[in-house]
Order: sequence, then structure tokens, then C-alpha cells
Amino acid sequence: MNKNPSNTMALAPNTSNKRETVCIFGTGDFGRALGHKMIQAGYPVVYGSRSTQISNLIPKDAEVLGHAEAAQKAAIIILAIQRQHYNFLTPLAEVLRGKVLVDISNNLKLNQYAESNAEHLAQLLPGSKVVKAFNTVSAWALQSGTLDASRQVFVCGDDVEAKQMVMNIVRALGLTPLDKGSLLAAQEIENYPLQLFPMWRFPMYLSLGLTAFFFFYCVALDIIYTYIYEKKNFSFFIAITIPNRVCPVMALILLALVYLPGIFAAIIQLYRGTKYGRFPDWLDKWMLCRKQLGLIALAFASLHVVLTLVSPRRAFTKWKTGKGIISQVLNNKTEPLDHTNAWLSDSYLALGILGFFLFVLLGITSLPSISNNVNWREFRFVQSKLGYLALILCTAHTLVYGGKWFLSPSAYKWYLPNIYILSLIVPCAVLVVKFVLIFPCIDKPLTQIRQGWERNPKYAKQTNYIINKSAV
Ligand SMILES: NC(=O)C1=CN([C@@H]2O[C@H](COP(=O)(O)OP(=O)(O)OC[C@H]3O[C@@H](n4cnc5c(N)ncnc54)[C@H](OP(=O)(O)O)[C@@H]3O)[C@@H](O)[C@H]2O)C=CC1
Ligand SMILES: [Fe+3]
Repeated sequence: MNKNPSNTMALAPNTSNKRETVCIFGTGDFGRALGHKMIQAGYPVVYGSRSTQISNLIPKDAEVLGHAEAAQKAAIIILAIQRQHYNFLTPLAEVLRGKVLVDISNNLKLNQYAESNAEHLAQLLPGSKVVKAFNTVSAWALQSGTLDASRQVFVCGDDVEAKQMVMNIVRALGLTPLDKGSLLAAQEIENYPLQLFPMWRFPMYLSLGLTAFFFFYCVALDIIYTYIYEKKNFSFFIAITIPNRVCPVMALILLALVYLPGIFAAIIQLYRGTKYGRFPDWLDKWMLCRKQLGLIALAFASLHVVLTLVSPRRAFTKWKTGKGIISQVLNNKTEPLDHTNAWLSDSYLALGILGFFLFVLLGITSLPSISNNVNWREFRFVQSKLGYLALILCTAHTLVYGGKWFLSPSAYKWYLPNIYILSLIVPCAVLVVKFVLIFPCIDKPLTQIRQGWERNPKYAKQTNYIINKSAV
């Protein structure tokens, strides 16, 4: 029921060039910043405030009125007020009936209240149409115009028309709305600004943990062991030699970890005989942060490249080369070129360069500006086919580099294998399962499952899919 006829008029689509008036409750930091931006975009702005005195901080073209008066002037009311003050809106329920209320509020803690702020508002004012938006944009960024990092505005709400009106405003302000669905999504949107790089957390902790492990592993085997058994002090290895072992190892393992969850997923789908079942939580989370794992792997690979390129400038390298020349001079013997060695060293460098090139290509195509411009088949081709090729090349690079002494006793100290041997376990396992098991043997049934051909009668019943036994 709409008691206020002007509401219906204001809610009708605006076909003229003139923008409709927007009301903002609250003249605090966010209210002022948003009002400022709206006036720039051509919206008449009217503030609803407890005090109608105009301070010089308020945008000068805006009007400031009491809450009820201000609300009557607009179909959309943006609440730039903290949730704990929402109770003052209850007496205004009649004025706000049928209007679009935009909840922009954030909390101080994750899941601070049982229901999201927007749902709380909708319960307080059931006659209004609540839309959640703008909470991920900062007042400072709005005012200073430095919105490069966060142009995206998450929007959700139960009323499609109201949501559309808010999304139009978002677009008019030069921002990009992202429809997150019904008001049920508000909790997630409210938690978003409280999380620091949510998708990066697991990949970051994992890489930090693995890096620390491999670093101390190398310190123990390359510095402490040599010091104890050979009485040689190689402590300067900490600066470049060891990082240049840890970085390629990390790049290789993390790249393999990007493809490992896909293998688990394939095994689970094959085992269940359907794709209509949820993956376990850990696998779901792992699948979601593959891009971040890949980007961290790329960072390690880039560091490995730089650390390798500085090698000729190192005193240790110069000393080793000089020592070789002097020993040849002293023995009056010129060593012939070892062709096997020449082949090996050129091959591992070539494999490394190619692998790194593909790695960079994977990184570039994962950037939103690029991935938005390719269709999903192209994206899958690059991320899956070229990704596996990069993994093969990088694994081959490590194998050719270290393979010749993997079997020699010098690769094992204190019965522990060399770090390169360790680094090959996961990538080799991924490649073997993928190319020996999945690819030649079970790719066909797997593809059929992924296209919705049911092999499991239980799920087939649920999803109304026809079991096509003859095809499997
Ligand atoms: N600041 C930011 O960068 C961002 C803020 N937000 C959200 O925006 C909302 C406002 O934040 P911000 O502007 O920084 O906060 P401020 O404290 O600067 O402003 C809040 C405003 O709310 C009004 N208000 C305060 N108490 C009451 C009350 N008891 N009854 C009615 N109105 C009251 C006041 O307006 P008046 O005096 O005019 O009545 C006050 O200026 C918060 O929910 C916040 O989470 C969201 C994203 C970013
Ligand atoms: Fe290398």
C-alpha cells in the first residue's frame, strides 16, 4: 500500500535528462563525501539531519532539512548513519513507506550482529525497500577522487527495481555496480571491508610457511653441514645462493599447487559419478585461491630470474671461475669443452626461459582487464593448457639442472635429500596423475560427467538428468 502518491511518481523511471533528487540522512564524513560526489554528477541533494544549521563542510549546493521533510523530497534515501542509531527511523516509518533506503553501514567486527545491518533495517521498516550498497567505498576515496583501487560497488536487495535505481546512481558516479543478489548477501558484503585480502590469506600463510621451511632446510644442509664436516664457512650463502634455491623451488611447488586441487576435484567427481555434489570445504577454498597461488608463484619465479642474472657480479662466482683458470694454468693443461655439459646447461636455461615466459603469460591473462576481454574457452585454454605446459617446462628445467647428481651421495646430507629433489615431488605427482591416469584413461567419462551426463542414479533422480548408460 502506498499512502504517499508522490512516491509512485518518483519511483517511475526517469526518462528526462534531469536527475532525480537524492536524500542523504546524516551529515557525517561519509554523508558529506557522497553528497559532494552526487552533486558533481548532477543530482540535487537534500540532507536529513538532526541539526538544520548549515556548516561550511556541507556541499554548498545541498539543502539541509529535518529527517521527515528531507525524506519527502526524494524516492531514494541514503542512510549515512551507524547501525546503532537506526532506531530513530521507526517513528518515520510512514514517511519512508515505499521509498528506497540505501544502507551503507559497516561494522567494527566480523559477524558483529546476528543479522546484517541491512536486514535489521528491513525488519525495522518493512514498508521500505532496502538496498545495500557503497559500504566498500571509503569516504576519503570518494572525496579525493582516488578511486582507482575500488571502483567496484557491491549492491544487493530484494526489490529488483529499487536495486536498479541504486545501480544507476552508482554508474552515474563513475563507479561499477556488482549485483550480489538478494538482501541475504548483505552479511557477506558487510564482512568484506573487514577482511584484509581475504583470498590472499591462505596462499600468503602457505608461502610464508614453506619459504621459512626451505630456507632453514638449506641453511642446515648448505651452511651448517659444510661448516661441521668440511670446516668451510659459507655463511654468505644466506644472501643470494640460498634465496636463489628457495625461490625456484617455491615457484615450482606453488604452480603445482594451482593444479593439484583440479586433480582432487576430478577424482572426487569420478568417484561420485556426478558433478552435482558439493566439494569438501577445504577443496572449495583451495580452488578459489588458485589465482593468488599462481601470482605468488610468479613473484618467486621473477625473483629467481633476477637472482640468477646477478650471478656474474658475485665475488664468489668470480673467485670460482678464476680458480678454475688458475688450476688449468698451473697444471699446464687446457680442459676440452664438455659437450654433454654444454648441452645440459643450454637446455636447462632454454627450458627455464620458456617456462618463465608462459608463467608471465598466465599472470597477465589472470588480470581482470585482460580476462574480461577473452571468452571462457580462451581463458581456460591459457590457464589450463598453457599452465600445464608451464608446469612441465619448469619441472623439466629443475630435472635437467639437478638430475645428474640426484643419484649421487653428495645430494644427500644427514640422509636428507637435496632441496631440488624435494621440490619435484608435488609437480611430478601432479603431472603423472594428470597425464598417465586422467588424460589417457578417464578423460572421457570425466568430460561426460562435467557436461551433466549422470552416472550416479541418486543424483540423476535429484537433478532430473537422464542416465545414459550406453554412452559411458
Ligand atoms: N567513513 C567512511 O569512510 C565510511 C563509512 N561508512 C558507513 O557510513 C556510516 C556513517 O559513517 P561516517 O559518516 O564516517 O560517520 P560520522 O560519525 O562521521 O557520521 C555519522 C552521522 O550520523 C548521524 N547521527 C549520529 N548519531 C545519530 C543519532 N543518534 N541519530 C540520528 N543520526 C545520528 C550524524 O549526522 P547529523 O548530525 O547530520 O544528524 C552523524 O554525522 C557508518 O555506518 C559507516 O559504517 C561506510 C563506508 C565508508
Ligand atoms: Fe632455475
